[in-house]
Amino acid sequence: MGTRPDTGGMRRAHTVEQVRAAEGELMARLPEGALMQRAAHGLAAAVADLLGEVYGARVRLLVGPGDNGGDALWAGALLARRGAGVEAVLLSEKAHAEGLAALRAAGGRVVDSGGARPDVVVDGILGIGGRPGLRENAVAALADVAGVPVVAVDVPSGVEVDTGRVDGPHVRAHLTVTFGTHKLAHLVDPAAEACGALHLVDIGLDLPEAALEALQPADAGALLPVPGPFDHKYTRGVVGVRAGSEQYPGAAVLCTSGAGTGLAGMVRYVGSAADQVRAVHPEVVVGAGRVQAWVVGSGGSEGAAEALAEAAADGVPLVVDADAIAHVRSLEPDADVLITPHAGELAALLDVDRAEVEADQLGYARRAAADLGVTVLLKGRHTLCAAPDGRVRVTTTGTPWLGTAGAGDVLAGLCGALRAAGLSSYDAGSLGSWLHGAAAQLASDGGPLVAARVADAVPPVVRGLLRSTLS
Ligand SMILES: NC(=O)C1=CN([C@@H]2O[C@H](COP(=O)(O)OP(=O)(O)OC[C@H]3O[C@@H](n4cnc5c(N)ncnc54)[C@H](OP(=O)(O)O)[C@@H]3O)[C@@H](O)[C@H]2O)[C@@H](O)CC1
Ligand SMILES: [K+]
Repeated sequence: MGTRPDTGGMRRAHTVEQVRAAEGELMARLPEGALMQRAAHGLAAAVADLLGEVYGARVRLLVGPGDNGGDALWAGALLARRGAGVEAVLLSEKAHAEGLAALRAAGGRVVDSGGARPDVVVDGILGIGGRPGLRENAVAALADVAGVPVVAVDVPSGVEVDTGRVDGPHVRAHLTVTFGTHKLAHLVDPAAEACGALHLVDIGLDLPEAALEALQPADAGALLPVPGPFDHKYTRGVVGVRAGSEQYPGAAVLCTSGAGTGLAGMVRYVGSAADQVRAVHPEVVVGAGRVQAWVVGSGGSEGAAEALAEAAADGVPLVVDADAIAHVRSLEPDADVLITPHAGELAALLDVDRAEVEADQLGYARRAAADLGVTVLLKGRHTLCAAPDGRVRVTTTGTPWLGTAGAGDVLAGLCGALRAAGLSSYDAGSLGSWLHGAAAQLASDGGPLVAARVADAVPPVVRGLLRSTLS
């Protein structure tokens, strides 16, 4: 019990319905109000950590009508007892009665919005019972404290909890303190970006299979393909790359860089950029031949359709990138396919606006995977990997510096190598994206980077994972 940091095992997110069911079961076995007390203690501890010094600190609670406001009020009472000056702004006609009484008994006050600038704001406006958007008085109360760090209770108020959509005004938090498990909005953009840092308070829920999961280092390490003593290049898997064009030979070089980070036994290249590829990667074998997976499309221009058809003729798993994505419907329905679109490419494939896909990343990734019968790696700040059977993983490694030309070519090659090494499309896409993000963080070290350096950083990331897995 108590709080625990967001490290260790797989990070899991559950739907509101799953959380409510688990909470209901647990509440039936506990004294009334016990779960809220657990939540409030975890919340107060996280606010205290953020403040550093609680005594004398000014805390502003923004309180909505439900139990989310109740958490804020009870945590406010705990902070007031430790000497903080706690003020509550009540934004609805009703507020959690016991929480309000506890705050008053601890010396906290109810105030109108405005007044002196607090040191921290606690957003207890809406939690998992909230509908998207905020009422005008909530927007005004937030405007009064613009620039003050906000700790969101459970979720930043106003976001859509089960989808990660933000369709109206919402809180932008410095820190979100959540209870029992993560909700989808904590991991799926654009809502995830509004959460700031995440802190999970364990309240003892017994939860079913997650609706969404995020690999952590131990999970990534466990998925890595590691050669055994009798493996050789063919048993480790050969990845074929059909990428690049007269116009974009560099994409072929970068895609083979991603494929050739050592996770598969051999890389084969077919295409117009063979000389450039060989010059940079002398170990790459040029020419058609047997492979365990093909990567097709990076920088492929108008030749991408033909390259896809040739690769598909081998009947091996395919990683379909960039210009080839538009032709994925031409493949046999039972083909084993991972597509790696960004929002614009997925929008074009589904004939919708890019902005629609960006607003509902989880919805479109899931729908595309189910409708097309392929695994979809929808690239973004938090890349999503959606399988046709409904499973979804989200990648939380990465850095904004990764938004650089050619990074997608490296990623496609990396996923292809993992696919050739025997991982499923779902594991190859989610692990490939995780490694790509972690490699970018290592290569960037807080500064700019180019795509080739991301590929260079994959082996040290893998080495680090293996060392920590073995130790
Ligand atoms: N369950 C548990 O065991 C535990 C739960 N915990 C905590 O409880 C939270 C969930 O509490 P909750 O269910 O009371 O819902 P919550 O989000 O506070 O508000 C719902 C109210 O808001 C209203 N409303 C909705 N949308 C609105 C809008 N846009 N603008 C304005 N109003 C709006 C809505 O009105 P109505 O739908 O009736 O019109 C209703 O009155 C959860 O997130 C966690 O913090 C923890 O203590 C751990 C144990
Ligand atoms: K909230």
